[in-house]
Amino acid sequence: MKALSPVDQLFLWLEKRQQPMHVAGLQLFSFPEDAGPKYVSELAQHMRDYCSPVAPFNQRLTRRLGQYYWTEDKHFDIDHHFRHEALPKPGRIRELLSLVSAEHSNLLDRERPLWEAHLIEGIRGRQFALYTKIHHSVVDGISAMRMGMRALSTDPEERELPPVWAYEPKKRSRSLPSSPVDVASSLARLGAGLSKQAATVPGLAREIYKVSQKAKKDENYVSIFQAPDTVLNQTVTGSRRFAAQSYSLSRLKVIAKAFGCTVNTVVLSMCGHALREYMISQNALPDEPLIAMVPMSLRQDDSAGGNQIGMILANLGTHICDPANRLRVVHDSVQEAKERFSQMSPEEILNFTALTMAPTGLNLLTGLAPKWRAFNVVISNVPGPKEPLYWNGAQLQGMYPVSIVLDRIALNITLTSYQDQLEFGLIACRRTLPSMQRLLDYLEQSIRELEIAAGIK
Ligand SMILES: CCCCCCCCCCCCCCCC(=O)SCCNC(=O)CCNC(=O)[C@H](O)C(C)(C)COP(=O)(O)OP(=O)(O)OC[C@H]1O[C@@H](n2cnc3c(N)ncnc32)[C@H](O)[C@@H]1OP(=O)(O)O
Ligand SMILES: CCCCCCCCCO
Repeated sequence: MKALSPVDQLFLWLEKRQQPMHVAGLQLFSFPEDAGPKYVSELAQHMRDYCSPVAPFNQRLTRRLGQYYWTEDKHFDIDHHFRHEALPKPGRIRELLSLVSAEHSNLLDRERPLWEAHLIEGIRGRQFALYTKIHHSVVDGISAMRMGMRALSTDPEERELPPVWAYEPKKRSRSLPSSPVDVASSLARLGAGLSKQAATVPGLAREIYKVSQKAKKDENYVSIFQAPDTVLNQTVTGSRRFAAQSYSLSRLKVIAKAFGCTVNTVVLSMCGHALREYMISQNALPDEPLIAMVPMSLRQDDSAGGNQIGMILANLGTHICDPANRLRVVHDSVQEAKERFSQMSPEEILNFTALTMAPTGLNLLTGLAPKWRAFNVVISNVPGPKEPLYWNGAQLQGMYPVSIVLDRIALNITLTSYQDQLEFGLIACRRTLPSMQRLLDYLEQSIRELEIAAGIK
C-alpha cells in the first residue's frame, strides 16, 4: 500500500457530486492512409487485450484511520475502464464536445482504479478521438502529459503500440510497498515527510511576514481576499460544458518578444480580455479586476505520478480596456509572485500555497464563508510536445485538456500545446455560464488586439 500525499488527498476530500475532481485529455487523430473500415474496432480490441495494467492504472483507493492509500485492484475489469463508443450523426466536432461534456460530468467509481479511456469513432473527416479521464489525486497536468506522450510515437510506421495503462512509470521517487509491514514503513515515511515539511516553518514564517509588509506598499501584490464577486462565482451544478480551440503558439511568442514578457503572461492577458468581453456581454463586469489562480509546476524530476504544484494569484486586468496596459498589470502581478517563490524551496512553496489557499479550501469543504474568495477562475498552462506524434500510424491532430470546475469557481481554462498549436480547453458549469463558447472568439480577438498594440500588424 502507498499513502497518498496531503495534496493528492485534497482532491479526494474536495470531491462531491457537483464538484467531480477528475481531469482528462481529448486527443484527436486522423486515420492513416491505409486504414481499412475496421481500423478503430481493431484498435479497440488491441487495447482491450492489455487487461493487466501497471501502476497507477491498477491501483484503487482504500482508507485507514482517515488516511487514503493506493492498493492493487485484485478484480480489475478492463471493460469498465476502456469503452469503445461512436458519435451520433452527423459526427461534427460539436457532437464530440457534447459527448465529452456529458462524460466529464460523471464521477469516477471509487471502488476501482480512478480512470477511464473512451475510444470514439464516427467523427466526420476520417478522424477518431481518445478521451482519457483520470482523477486529479493520481496526476497533475505535467504528469498526465508525460503519461499520455509515452503511449505515442514520433514514427508514423510504428504499429502495435500498447495503450497508456501498459507502460511502467519511467522513474518513481518512491517504491510501492505491498505487505502489511510496509504500512508501517509508509507511516514512517509520512512522518519523515512531515518533519521535512516542519523544517520549512521558520523560512515560511519569515516569508509570510515579508509578504504582509510588502502587501502594504506594493500595488502589484494580489491578496487572498481581493477577488471580486462575479457571475463565475456562483454555486455550481454537476453538469459540465466543454469548449476547445487551437491558436498559433508562434503568434504568441512574437507578441511576448515585442512586450518583453513571457508567453504565459500573454496567455493570461488573452484570458483577461476574453473574460472582460464576456462579462460586458452579460452586463456583469465588476469594477475590480478578476484574479486567476495559476498553477506552477514544482516537479524537479522525471517522475510520472501525483501532484507537484504551487499556485500563484494573477491580476487579469479585466478593469482595463487598453490591451497593452492590461498586459503590463498582468506581467507585474505575475513577476511579483514569481520573485517571492524564487526565494523559497519547493517545500516552502507548497506550504506557502497551502497556507494562502487554506481559507478557500476550507470554504470549498464547508461552504461556510463564500466571500473568502482567493480567485475567480483557474488558468493552467501545461506545455506539450513540439514534434508530430502518431498512434499506430494515426497522426495526432490536436490534444485538448479537460480540467475541473470548483464550487463558486464555475470556469477553468487549461491549455496545452502540440507543435505550433496552443490547445485551449474550457470547462464550465452548464447552468452558470451560458454562451461560454463566446470566450473562444474573444480569445482569438485578443491575439489580434495585442498584435496591433505591439505594432506587429
Ligand atoms: C493519462 C492521461 C493521458 C492524457 C493524455 C493527454 C494529456 C493532456 C494533458 C491534460 C491535462 C489536464 C489536467 C489539468 C490539470 C492541471 O491543470 S494541474 C496543473 C498543471 N499545471 C502546471 O503544472 C503548470 C505548469 N506550468 C508552469 O509551471 C509555468 O506556468 C509555465 C507554463 C512553464 C510558464 O512559465 P513562465 O515562467 O511564465 O514562462 P514562459 O516563458 O511562458 O514559458 C517558459 C518556456 O515555455 C514556453 N511555453 C510556455 N507555455 C507553453 C506552452 N503551452 N506550450 C509550449 N511552450 C510553452 C515559452 O515559450 C518558454 O520557452 P523559451 O522562451 O524558454 O524557449
Ligand atoms: C484549495 C483550492 C484547491 C483548488 C485546486 C484546483 C486545481 C486545479 C488545477 O489543476
